[in-house]
Amino acid sequence: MSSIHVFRENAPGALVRASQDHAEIAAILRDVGVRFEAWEASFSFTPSATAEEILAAYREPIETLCREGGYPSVDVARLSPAPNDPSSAEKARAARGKFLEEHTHDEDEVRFFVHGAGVFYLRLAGQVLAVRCERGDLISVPAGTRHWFDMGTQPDFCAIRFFGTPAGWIGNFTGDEIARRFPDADTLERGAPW
Ligand SMILES: CSCCC(=O)/C(O)=C/O
Ligand SMILES: [Fe+2]
Ligand code: NI
Repeated sequence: MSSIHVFRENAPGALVRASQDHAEIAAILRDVGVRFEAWEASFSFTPSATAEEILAAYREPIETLCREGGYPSVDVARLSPAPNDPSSAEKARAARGKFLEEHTHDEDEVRFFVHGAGVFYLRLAGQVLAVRCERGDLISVPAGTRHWFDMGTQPDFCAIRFFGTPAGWIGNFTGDEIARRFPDADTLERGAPW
């Protein structure tokens, strides 16, 4: 289930507000300039589906959003359990570690979750807003927003990413270790107290 947990930036243990109500989450995020919408994710995702198949399944909404937002490129970011791949745990750890580092982008971060879930932590207006995005969620975070992303210790998600340049994903890492101070995705899932 999609959710939001709001913390004060300088008080990681103290929860200011939390919700699992999609409209309420969207309203909280709208107040800080973040777009959050429920889109239809009808494609029956399987780990063997190729990126081309996933992009083809969502061709219409992708084209509409690319036209509206002027995005020249999209890609598919994904990770799912791979029991037959002995290196999958190490790959998951490395992928998780990269996105757990606080960073910004020079463009809006626009992501449409078509499978699974992951948590964006947005550092905005003196707060950290932890937004759990689930299948069907579209999120658009303004350019320059400090943030990190936690796919959890058992990553299982697939998101279509929209980019403002053909170069694709470019992150500017801040070097701030703030993510270490906040409850991670697994901890949020287990629920308070943390
Ligand atoms: C959920 S898409 C993969 C993560 C990503 O692209 C990003 O920039 C996280 O902050
Ligand atoms: Fe990012
Ligand atoms: Ni899955």
